Amino acid sequence: MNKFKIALLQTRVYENKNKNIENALSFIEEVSKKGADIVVLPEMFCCPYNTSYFKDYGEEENGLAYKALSQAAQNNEIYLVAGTMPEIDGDKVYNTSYVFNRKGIQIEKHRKMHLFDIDVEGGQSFKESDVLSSGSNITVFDTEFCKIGLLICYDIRFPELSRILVQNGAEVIIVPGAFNMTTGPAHWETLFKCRALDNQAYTVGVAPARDYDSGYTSYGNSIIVSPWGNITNKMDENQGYIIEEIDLDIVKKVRSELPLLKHIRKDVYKIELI
Ligand SMILES: O=C(O)CCC(=O)C(=O)O
Repeated sequence: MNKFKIALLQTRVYENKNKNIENALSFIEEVSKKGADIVVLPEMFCCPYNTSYFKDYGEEENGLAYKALSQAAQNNEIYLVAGTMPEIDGDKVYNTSYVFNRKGIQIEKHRKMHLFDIDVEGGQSFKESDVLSSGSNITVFDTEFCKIGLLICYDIRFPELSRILVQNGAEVIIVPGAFNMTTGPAHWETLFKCRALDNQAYTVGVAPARDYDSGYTSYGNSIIVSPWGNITNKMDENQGYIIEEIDLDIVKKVRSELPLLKHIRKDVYKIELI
């Protein structure tokens, strides 16, 4: 199967965790009825993006949100990249994305590797490391269509990581993210285009809807970029979804016509895992 449908759910984040879960479940049902094979939620879709909330909204693996999402994947027979949520593990909190298969079984989990500690003069400041710990696993999962790499938001800024995903077979890179009103307009689209072009892979970014009343305003603009670097679809700032076809023949065509992955001078340089 060379084609499949991916749904990007740009959900609004409310203060109420259960309301966020219910909202996600109803969108999942709707896009599944429309034929989506893989459904993606945004970063921190069930928790306001604020370090002071992460512990309270967090849960251990197999908690309340986890179970509801696993059940939704099973009921709707879809793959679910369950956005991210704060994961409690002992005294640590991670920003974690779970992946469920069509039977609702967890097939992967990615803990955000690069923590978003920034301070832009006159713009956005944030310090995830005040509360979060960073993950250390590089995440590629298998589907009946292709291998898919998984990053979380700030992870996309580190080109070596995307390249490793592709070296491990990924043809699509999925990124639940929540850029803000400083870095979103400046870098969001360009980063998804860059990583798509660098790696001749589809890149898919899924963000929460914009909410000016929240402490951290998400840029929205969920996006899909083809391996040729075209934006194949993009949202505005509002809550909603798009369903887009991913055509793996395009990955093969671009990689064969412009074979840059083959042209890497492995005899001169390489990316090494520590
Ligand atoms: O890289 C950026 O500009 C935004 C990153 C971010 O918001 C995050 O990692 O949560």
